[in-house]
Amino acid sequence: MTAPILQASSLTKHFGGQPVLNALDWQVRPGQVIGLLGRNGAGKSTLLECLLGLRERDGGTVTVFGETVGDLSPATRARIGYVPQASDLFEWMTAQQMLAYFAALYPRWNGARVAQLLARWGFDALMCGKPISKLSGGEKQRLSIIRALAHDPELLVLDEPVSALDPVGRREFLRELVDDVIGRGTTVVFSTHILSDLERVALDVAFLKDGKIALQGGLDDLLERARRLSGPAALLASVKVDGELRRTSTSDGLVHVITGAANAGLLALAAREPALRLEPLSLEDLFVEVTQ
Ligand SMILES: Nc1ncnc2c1ncn2[C@@H]1O[C@H](COP(=O)(O)OP(=O)(O)OP(=O)(O)O)[C@@H](O)[C@H]1O
Repeated sequence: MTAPILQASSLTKHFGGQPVLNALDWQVRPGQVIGLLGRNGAGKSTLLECLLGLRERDGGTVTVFGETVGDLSPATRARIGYVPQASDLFEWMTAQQMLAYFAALYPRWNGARVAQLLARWGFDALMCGKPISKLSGGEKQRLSIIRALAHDPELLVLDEPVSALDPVGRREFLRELVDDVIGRGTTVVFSTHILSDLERVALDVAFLKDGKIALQGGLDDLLERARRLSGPAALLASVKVDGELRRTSTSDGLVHVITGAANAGLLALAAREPALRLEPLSLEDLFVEVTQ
């Protein structure tokens, strides 16, 4: 198996007394396209920042392209593209000046690609000549994405990259991501709350919950195997369900079991017992069930 591009072992982060990442283990392999999901405040931004060495961790190890994060060589840094959740653009510069500044820093800066993206995303001469502070939130987000794609990164980390974009902008960005970035074999990790976007782009999904990756897998595979099993408590109390993620009881005497790994045995049980109901889950259902 190929070596992971990103590897976190026992990654721990607290803010004050509040644990956010709790001995988290995670690996991202070359070519994976992973959507990172979690409730507000689950720690997605913190995780992405710790993985890139942008935030100090309290414990554990992180390696990127085999190097310890925090001590990355310039050559390894040049292989990474990052779009943060909050704009970190040089607001006092114009778009043109900022892109020229970064072009000088990256040996693999792809000027033709930048010109193409600027044109496609509505950055005409007037807009390129405006101070970035005068751009709208969505325009800044587009510029941030262009900057992250400009040096043809091998690893692209995106923290809610489309949150400020209108539906047209989102669609264009996703097309760029699918056709070009992913098509070239780039490894992509992106957090999002827009599940429909994730379904269009991601091949894998990872759910962050209680400071750990609670569930990860191929999107199609997870949806194929995720089920809600419901039935009378008397029947389900003693049933052990493989891949059980959550079990709840309701006041009307029913038990609901969520599994991420429904197998032939479970399907046979549900077929045998008329009192049991086995339902597939949408990605939204799975999100709610896993992250509650
Ligand atoms: N600099 C900080 N100081 C103190 N607490 C922080 C800091 N940054 C984040 N936190 C806290 O850490 C937790 C995780 O925050 P984080 O931004 O990583 O979550 P998130 O999953 O990205 O959330 P969202 O989906 O809302 O963007 C939150 O409870 C947040 O309040």
